[in-house]
Amino acid sequence: MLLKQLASMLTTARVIGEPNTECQNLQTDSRQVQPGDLFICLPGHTVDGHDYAEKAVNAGAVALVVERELDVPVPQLLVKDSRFAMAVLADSFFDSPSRKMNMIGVTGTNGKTTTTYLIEKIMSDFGQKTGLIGTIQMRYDGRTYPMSGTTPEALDLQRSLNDMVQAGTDCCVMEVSSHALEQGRVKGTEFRTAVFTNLTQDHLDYHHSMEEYRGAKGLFFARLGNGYTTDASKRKFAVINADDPAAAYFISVTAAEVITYGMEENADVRASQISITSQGTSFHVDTFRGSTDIRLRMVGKFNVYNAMAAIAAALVEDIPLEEIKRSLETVPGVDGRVEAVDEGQSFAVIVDYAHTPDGLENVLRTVKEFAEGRVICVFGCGGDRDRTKRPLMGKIAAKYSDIVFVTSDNPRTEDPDLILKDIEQGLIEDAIQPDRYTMIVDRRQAIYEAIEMASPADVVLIAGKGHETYQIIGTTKTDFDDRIIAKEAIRGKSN
Ligand SMILES: CC(=O)N[C@H]1[C@@H](OP(=O)(O)OP(=O)(O)OC[C@H]2O[C@@H](n3ccc(=O)[nH]c3=O)[C@H](O)[C@@H]2O)O[C@H](CO)[C@@H](O)[C@@H]1O[C@H](C)C(=O)N[C@@H](C)C(=O)N[C@H](CCC(=O)O)C(=O)O
Ligand SMILES: Nc1ncnc2c1ncn2[C@@H]1O[C@H](COP(=O)(O)OP(=O)(O)OP(=O)(O)O)[C@@H](O)[C@H]1O
Ligand SMILES: N[C@H](CCC[C@H](N)C(=O)O)C(=O)O
Ligand SMILES: [Mg+2]
Repeated sequence: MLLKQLASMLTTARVIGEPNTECQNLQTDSRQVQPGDLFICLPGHTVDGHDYAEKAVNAGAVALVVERELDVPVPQLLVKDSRFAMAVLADSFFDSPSRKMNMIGVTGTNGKTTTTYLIEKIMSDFGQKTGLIGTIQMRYDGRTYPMSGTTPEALDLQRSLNDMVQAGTDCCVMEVSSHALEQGRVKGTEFRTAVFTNLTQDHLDYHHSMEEYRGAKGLFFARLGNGYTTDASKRKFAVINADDPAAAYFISVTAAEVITYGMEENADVRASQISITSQGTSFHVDTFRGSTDIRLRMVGKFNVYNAMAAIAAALVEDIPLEEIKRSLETVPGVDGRVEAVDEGQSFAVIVDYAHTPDGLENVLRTVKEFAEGRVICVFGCGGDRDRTKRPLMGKIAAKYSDIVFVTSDNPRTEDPDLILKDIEQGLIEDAIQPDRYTMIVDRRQAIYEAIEMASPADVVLIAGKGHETYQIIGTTKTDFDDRIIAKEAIRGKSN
């Protein structure tokens, strides 16, 4: 594409140099630049992409997108906001791929990955070629790709959406994080349905206050657009958890048709008669398209919420409720979410991804419902992330567990001992007896000790890292999988 064609997408942008420069690809990372690329200089949180312009040019970049004119020997497109420009140019360069698929996005503090998996299953069982983007992976057309975060940067996202379109994908279900909304990573992505799971505390390091955090998520619903159409395939839907206190806010900011789900309110999709065992969860559901009973193979009341969100998102696609039921009942579970580790031992070991106060509380309450013996909880909190959630998670662990092992999650560049101490504040505030908790920085050792002390009928819950197959200490990422370590510990157990 010619630089001038890209420039024409931005009314106030100015080309400095040759407008007929052919740009073969777009790139935001100097380390990835190939000859012929247009390099977009992004002012980041840690470094400024403008400082890498020279490197990009040396690597073969033929033009730059900049917020200030640079002294480089290639044409520049001067813009006011290069993040915004990136979203516009990426959408244009890849010919608006999101408009060629049915886009379903899921936002919320917890349950995004789970809900996207459920929607993906229903849509593909219904015969739609469905793609998925989120924390665990991206997958479409029978292939899977690793992810480094939850929601890709605008340029990577548009490139991936275009690849999905080329592979004949009809529908894309993706997680939309609050970071992504705040940074404009999904600007230009045209969603048909936006799903809200819940809003509880997390990421206050980044969003500073719950209002700001809620505001970031609200952008998703506000950006669904402001128009209505007689073409049913182009209608927009906001699927909202009516039991969450933030529901009214999200409903107030969207112009889309609202579909509510919940247990307590008079919702469009309403679950009742919930029954939870260690094997699964069953419930009755009344919807605007009939009623049925559903037996999930996944454990936990929170999964009834995730299932209701998926039911609502599928019903607006005119998928019959009985087909939705059939799909949901065959989902075995999601990687690292309440995943049982079974080596034939006499006690239960569960690996879960709960890494927020609400997530931990939900999973511990669930475990308590079916635990016949003690609940032994192993968990930690990530470094370089929200510090204020640490004591809250400590309090919750103490409240719902008999024994707590406080350990490292991904300490990143923080001192692991200090992270454990932040968590301990919450434990000691409620005067927990000292023999009910142990602090062990080494996560492997903590898992081994928890499993070593387990008696028949106890439940060992290992929370926080779920599907992760690594641990980040400092800036080094090493292999680490709670499920593998738990298995080794069970096999090595002395009694
Ligand atoms: C705070 C945050 O979101 N940061 C993201 C952001 O980083 P940044 O703006 O600081 O970028 P930077 O590293 O300063 O670099 C600025 C620019 O210089 C470029 N650069 C940099 C170095 C170089 O040698 N050459 C070069 O060109 C970079 O490519 C970039 O374009 O842009 C980077 C590139 O896209 C992301 O990798 C990075 O995610 C960091 C690693 C991160 O940890 N993000 C987390 C907090 C996050 O976004 N999480 C959410 C999930 C949350 C949830 O599940 O609820 C997610 O959606 O993943
Ligand atoms: N609807 C829910 N409400 C509260 N907690 C939930 C819900 N669904 C799942 N959880 C808990 O949160 C953990 C993470 O779930 P999931 O991975 O689906 O959430 P997520 O929103 O994708 O997380 P992330 O922000 O890391 O992408 C689960 O392991 C479970 O303990
Ligand atoms: N998406 C979440 C994942 C947290 C997972 C936990 N294991 C950690 O590393 O803190 C985040 O970026 O905050
Ligand atoms: Mg996720």
